[in-house]
Amino acid sequence: MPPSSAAQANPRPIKISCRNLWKVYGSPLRRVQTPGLAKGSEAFARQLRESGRIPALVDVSFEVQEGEIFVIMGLSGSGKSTLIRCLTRLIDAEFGEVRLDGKDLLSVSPRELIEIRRHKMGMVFQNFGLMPHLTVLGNVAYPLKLQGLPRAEREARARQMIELVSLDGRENAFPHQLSGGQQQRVGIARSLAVEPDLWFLDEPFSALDPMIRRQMQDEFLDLQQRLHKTIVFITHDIAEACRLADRIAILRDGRVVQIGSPADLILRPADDYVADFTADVSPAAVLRLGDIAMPDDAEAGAREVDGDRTVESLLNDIATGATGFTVRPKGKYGGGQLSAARVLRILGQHGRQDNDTGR
Ligand SMILES: Nc1ncnc2c1ncn2[C@@H]1O[C@H](COP(=O)(O)OP(=O)(O)OP(=O)(O)O)[C@@H](O)[C@H]1O
Repeated sequence: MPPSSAAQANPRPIKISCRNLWKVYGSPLRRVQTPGLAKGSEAFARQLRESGRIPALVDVSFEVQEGEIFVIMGLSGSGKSTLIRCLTRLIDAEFGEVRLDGKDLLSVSPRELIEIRRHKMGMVFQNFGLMPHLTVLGNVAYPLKLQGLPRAEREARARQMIELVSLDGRENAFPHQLSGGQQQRVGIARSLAVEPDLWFLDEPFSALDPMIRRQMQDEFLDLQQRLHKTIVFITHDIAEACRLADRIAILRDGRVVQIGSPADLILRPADDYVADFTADVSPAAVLRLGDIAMPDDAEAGAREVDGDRTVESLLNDIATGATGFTVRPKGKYGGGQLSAARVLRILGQHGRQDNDTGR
């Protein structure tokens, strides 16, 4: 029996969802109610391509729970940006539905939509999108100005956000005086200033060099521990996806190939395409003990370890003779028993040939 996580056992309320979403570029299609579309989706996508159109999203459905980090992962051209634009209604899908807190987002008025974007959604982009003529303080306070907050109030809130991303002392700097990582921290502070329920991040760390990128990922996880936002995070980097995600949706040619936790993708890939992706990550660094503990494992030992620890963190103990562990549930990770033999078997099945740590 596969181990199950506590997150699956106790689903939280759905913050945002989409169902049977299609976005088609090219000559316009009439938006119609097509209940049968999903069933014939492959044939319909082919028809669209043959008519010279680009089906950028093909029958996409998923739900994001409150407080979850939901990562959308795919190669260039797979439809990630199109999807985030449809979820925020920057563009409109031809078919399907998007619901925010249960409300049909495709039926709200333009005015209501602006209010939702200003008050409920935060967005961070790869290119930072800062205003060069405004200081750090001015940039972070800007969305609050759009909300109509008085100056003293918006500056006070902006200062709090600047402190949250550890940029206090740089309030009066202009974007060009900051490093890439610092500029992205300003972008993050600005998007958080409106205290969004739903936080969209579109490849936020892709422009940063690998060391800074990893540091920003750590800071992002640290922020999320404190803020508990609902997050839709886009990346083309599977290692980043596995580090950050509660669940990952893998997109290929506009279609969702698999949705699952990093462990699901590594241990139970839906097809060779997903398996090829996850071959690029180190299972020891991604898998947690709760992901692979079993209800019963005869060889497991009495030593207690927490379910949220990485498999990597046990390797020393195994190398020095530990034969097994009792795994305690921790956070969203379940507990159980885990033998050293099982750990080594799983790493043997899913390990890579090279020395890359996959982080
Ligand atoms: N405005 C547009 N008009 C026509 N085709 C488009 C448009 N925008 C995107 N596409 C096409 O839709 C498909 C999905 O593009 P999208 O930008 O969503 O992919 P992506 O996964 O975000 O790629 P990247 O990682 O390179 O940003 C691609 O085939 C792209 O060429």
